[in-house]
Amino acid sequence: MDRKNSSPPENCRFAIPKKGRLHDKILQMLKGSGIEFRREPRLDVALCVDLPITLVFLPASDIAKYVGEGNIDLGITGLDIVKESQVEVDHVMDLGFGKCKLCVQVPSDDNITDVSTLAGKRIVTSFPELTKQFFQPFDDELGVETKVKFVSGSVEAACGLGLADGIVDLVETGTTMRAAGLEVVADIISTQAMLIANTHTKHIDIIHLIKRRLEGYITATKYVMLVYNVSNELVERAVAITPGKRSPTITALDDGNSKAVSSLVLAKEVNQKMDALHDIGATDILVLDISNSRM
Ligand SMILES: Nc1ncnc2c1ncn2[C@@H]1O[C@H](COP(=O)(O)OP(=O)(O)OP(=O)(O)O)[C@@H](O)[C@H]1O
Ligand SMILES: O=P(O)(O)OC[C@H]1O[C@H](OP(=O)(O)OP(=O)(O)O)[C@H](O)[C@@H]1O
Repeated sequence: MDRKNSSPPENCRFAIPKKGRLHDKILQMLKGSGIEFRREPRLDVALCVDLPITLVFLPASDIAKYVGEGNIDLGITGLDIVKESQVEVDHVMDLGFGKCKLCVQVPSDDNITDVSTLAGKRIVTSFPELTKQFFQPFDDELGVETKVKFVSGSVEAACGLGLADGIVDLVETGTTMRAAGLEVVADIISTQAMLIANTHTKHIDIIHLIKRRLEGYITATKYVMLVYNVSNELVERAVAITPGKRSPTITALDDGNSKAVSSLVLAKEVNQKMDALHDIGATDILVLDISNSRM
């Protein structure tokens, strides 16, 4: 019988959040990095095309544990989950998205400014380990025991429902927190999505290949190529505006009086760079998107 979700045993197993905040961004990143796969409807295992990788779609909160215990070689999840899972994994690379903070939050009406006043009280969270670790020093000092209760979602509702005196939850824009009438009284950790690997994996080569591909994609999305012409006497000033990642490429034009310059520029700075080049007299300024890279 053809088992559609069977994975060749020699494949590197790579876990991806099956839904939630990180899911779409990761799929976009895999596509941009040329890590293509075929996923049958409703199956959580997919084989990659042209690469010995089996993708496994799992809840984000389970991925660090699977990677730490070696059932999975490689995974993408948040640093918050890695810390909460209390497993040892290799931090292969930060991915630059999924950025937020894990914070202690209290009802704004309670006017609490000192987080130690919550020690011994009731805290509801999806991060019980990190919460206990945070309150332990206060508990030890004050001789109390903070009562930490786990819920898997809708943490922000706990205070309003009378179940908690405070919560520990993620905050990015603060919209969820403010809508629930809460405010931050202390930060616990800053987090972002990261690529993690099992410390004893035998798939080091494929992990390095995935890392290079993701780095290439991330760089490509951060930078654009700025191309322009400038007269010989202005080249030095122009290059000071666009020094490039390493250095710009400068080619002589046939007219003998000017140069063509190509330089990598951070996408978020490109308009300011174009204005500055225009102001010194550069012409034919073009911005080219980069779809992928190896640096
Ligand atoms: N508002 C946010 N901004 C940025 N990153 C976030 C945000 N919320 C969560 N994350 C990151 O995404 C990870 C998964 O959170 P998410 O809320 O998507 O979990 P989930 O419970 O698996 O999904 P769902 O909420 O759909 O059930 C978090 O551990 C964190 O690293
Ligand atoms: O500060 P904000 O920008 O409002 O983001 C914070 C919210 O985002 C996450 O939940 P998510 O919306 O992913 O849903 P969940 O509560 O079901 O996990 C997190 O648990 C917070 O509730």
